[in-house]
Amino acid sequence: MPESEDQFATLSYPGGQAQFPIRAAVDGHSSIDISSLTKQTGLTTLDYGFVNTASTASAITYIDGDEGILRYRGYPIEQLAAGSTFLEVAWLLINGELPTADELGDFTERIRHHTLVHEDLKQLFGALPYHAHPMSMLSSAVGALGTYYEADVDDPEAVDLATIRLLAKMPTIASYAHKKSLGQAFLYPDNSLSYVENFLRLNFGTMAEPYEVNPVVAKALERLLILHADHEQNASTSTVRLVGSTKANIFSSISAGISALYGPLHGGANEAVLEMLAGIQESGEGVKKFVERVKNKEGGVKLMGFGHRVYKNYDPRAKLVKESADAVLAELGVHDPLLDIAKELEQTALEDDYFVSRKLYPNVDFYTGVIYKAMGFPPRMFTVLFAIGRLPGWIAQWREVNTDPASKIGRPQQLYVGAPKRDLPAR
Ligand SMILES: CC(=O)SCCNC(=O)CCNC(=O)[C@H](O)C(C)(C)COP(=O)(O)OP(=O)(O)OC[C@H]1O[C@@H](n2cnc3c(N)ncnc32)[C@H](O)[C@@H]1OP(=O)(O)O
Ligand SMILES: O=C([O-])CC(=O)C(=O)O
Repeated sequence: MPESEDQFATLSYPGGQAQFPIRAAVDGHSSIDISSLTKQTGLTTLDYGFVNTASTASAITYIDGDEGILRYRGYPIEQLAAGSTFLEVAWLLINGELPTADELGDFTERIRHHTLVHEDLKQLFGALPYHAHPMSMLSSAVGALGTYYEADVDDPEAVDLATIRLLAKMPTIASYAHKKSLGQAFLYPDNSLSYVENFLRLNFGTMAEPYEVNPVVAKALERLLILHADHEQNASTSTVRLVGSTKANIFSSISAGISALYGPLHGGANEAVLEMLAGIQESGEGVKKFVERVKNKEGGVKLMGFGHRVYKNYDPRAKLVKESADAVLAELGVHDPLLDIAKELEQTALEDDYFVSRKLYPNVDFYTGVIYKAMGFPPRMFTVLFAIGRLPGWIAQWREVNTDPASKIGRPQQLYVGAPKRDLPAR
């Protein structure tokens, strides 16, 4: 990351003045490097939710939230979504460059070779209740992978093998979570199929009948996985990096990332959007009335799938997902009134000063649920699909934190506002 020699930010504080170097990022953004702040001034910064804090320098993903730009390793998301496969994008994120044909072939073969999950690990699902949320099942089982495989953080070969195992086994484990909640038997992977096709068969195939992959569904899912593959320092990725910074193994770190993704303010929003749309449909209250309730913050109700910490313009992925929603539902011959409600909600919000003044636009997950539903996934699987998509990003970011010489254990400061020192009463 280039550093401008002569640019400093000066801070005036009660004890005097202090200077901090400004570090310039590619494409013009910059950060004040405050790593010497406490040493120089005795002060710390306070920034709830890290709204103004860059926790790291990273070479993986670039976002310009005001312009609605997203690039993986420099490549625009629109180009990757149009012309790449998910595994190609995974390689790109993890290794920094597009794979050659040989590299991609070898990567794909290695992943195919590791899709099976240890029979004993399957027993874990027997101990979980049918009603368990698939995201809880996923984080438990991915964490449990670390009990089967050595993954020495400082051994590049072990990390490489763990990377392959995670990419190969996550779809199998995700399908077990789905099958468990349906009360159906787990299937073995079919390695004659592509990554996405195999995943679809694991979810929708049965022991009784052969499964035919619908190419429309496979293509749409591949595209959605690419759109979710990385998003710089979001909550789950920051979690993966923080856990990784302690030198915890990659399985535990990714399991923690899955847990962070689960929440409805983050990856869980895709499930919450569908619930919201279905709620509007069932109640018959109408979009306008619902939007009024959101604006009045009635019971903390939010327009799920709207708003974003970094995009203050239309999320470039949401544009692509919206196009996909129309195309995929048409190709599948599905008419879903929930898509009409979603479009009406978007239109109403985009014409309303409440949302315009706060720069609230649809995010990546406003339209995904309608597509996943048309594919046949139940809402509780939506965030699991997000996790499969985000996996290459988490892996790339975990590897970056563990190879960047500037990395340190993540350990924020706090501003203590509790009781001053007091003595226990004499007893
Ligand atoms: C894949 C992802 O993780 S993308 C995000 C997925 N999450 C969602 O879709 C959940 C809905 N959205 C949200 O909750 C938020 O927009 C977040 C969590 C994404 C971002 O939160 P923040 O950056 O902290 O924004 P913040 O909460 O400060 O919002 C700013 C203002 O917009 C309002 N606002 C933000 N999002 C929404 C929303 N979805 N609906 C209604 N109002 C909203 C806030 O109430 C606040 O208003 P105020 O100034 O009157 O208090
Ligand atoms: O970046 C964020 O805050 C949320 C996220 O993961 C995404 O939008 O994909």
